[in-house]
Amino acid sequence: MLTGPNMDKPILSVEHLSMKFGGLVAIGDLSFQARRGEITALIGPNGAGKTTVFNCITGFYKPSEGMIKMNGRGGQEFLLERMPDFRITAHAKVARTFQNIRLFSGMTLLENLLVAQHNKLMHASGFTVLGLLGIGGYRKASAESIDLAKHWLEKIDLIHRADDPAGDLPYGAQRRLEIARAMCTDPELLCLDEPAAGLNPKESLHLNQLLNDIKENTGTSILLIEHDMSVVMKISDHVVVLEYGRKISDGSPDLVKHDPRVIAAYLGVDDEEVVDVLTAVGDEQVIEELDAEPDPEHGPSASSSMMAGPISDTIAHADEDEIVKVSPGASKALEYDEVQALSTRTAKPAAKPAAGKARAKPAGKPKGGRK
Ligand SMILES: Nc1ncnc2c1ncn2[C@@H]1O[C@H](COP(=O)(O)OP(=O)(O)OP(=O)(O)O)[C@@H](O)[C@H]1O
Repeated sequence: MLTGPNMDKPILSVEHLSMKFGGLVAIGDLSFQARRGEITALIGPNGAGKTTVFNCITGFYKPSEGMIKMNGRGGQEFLLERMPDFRITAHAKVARTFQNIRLFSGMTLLENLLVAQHNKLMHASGFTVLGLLGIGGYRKASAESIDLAKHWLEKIDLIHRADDPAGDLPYGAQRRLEIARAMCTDPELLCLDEPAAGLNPKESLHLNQLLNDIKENTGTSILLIEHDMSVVMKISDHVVVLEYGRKISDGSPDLVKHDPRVIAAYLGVDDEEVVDVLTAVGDEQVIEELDAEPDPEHGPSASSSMMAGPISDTIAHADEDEIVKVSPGASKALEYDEVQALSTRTAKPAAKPAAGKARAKPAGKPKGGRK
């Protein structure tokens, strides 16, 4: 059991985060927390803003507004939105993987895992040639790095291929190698962007085992973007759901799974079917569940985005007087709110809103909403 001054605090607090690309609000006033030692999943339909959140956390993007606070094990607080990406990795100890595999395909598996430990090795060398020749602590650090790399190769069942080029591995094995490479940096927070993408059911099962092993045995907390619900619902302790850059649900997998807002947003039903689906779901007590307070253990209770609530269609641009559109009213969660209001006014579900209700979807949103 790891101990330290910040162990009872959330490892990550995202507060009122917004990210705008010109006129597009990719993330709007998003707040949530990830607890230490847990697996937190960030889910939502395509284009919901999940990868943008990761890019803000890991310093690839500077957010337009908001705060991302990481509580280090040693008691330090890092404001990630103010740090350059290389410091986020080296000092705050945040590691990530990407949607697309980014291994050094011509290097061996072992070499890939040693490159990940480059910073540590350079430090041990004292940044001198004498250091690299083995004088001082370099030799010991080098041996330790090889041991750590082998340890992770064993964990991912690829030790027998240590000397093969990474590019020769099957896809699922490359995904595991990426996670092992991230773990070789000894992260406190591991951010995984769709680790199960392209995996078959057996490989997904191995991935679940690997992530549970990391959670149980390393003290590394995990933040996970994933579309594969067999992974999300089985291994996550906490799920945050985004739609059009806004949080629409936040809580345990079970709570989120039954949340009509999530059902509507995630199933990606056609606009004209949304009311029917939500009304049907709402008749079966799910509305009551939704009315219950969100899980207080996760996420700042004062956050305006704790539940989506009324979503305004416009937001003032930080720099100019320009007004930019926030996902022009295409939110299924918002439609749920409207249906709920309707059903409290009438004993029977009211007639379907006029056909004109269906709103324009933002460009790029696939009909059906899912990959
Ligand atoms: N660098 C950028 N410039 C302009 N728009 C961007 C940029 N990065 C992301 N976006 C836009 O922000 C929105 C959110 O994209 P993002 O990739 O974060 O979604 P996502 O939830 O990760 O989607 P997916 O599940 O398909 O990966 C999209 O509309 C996307 O086009």
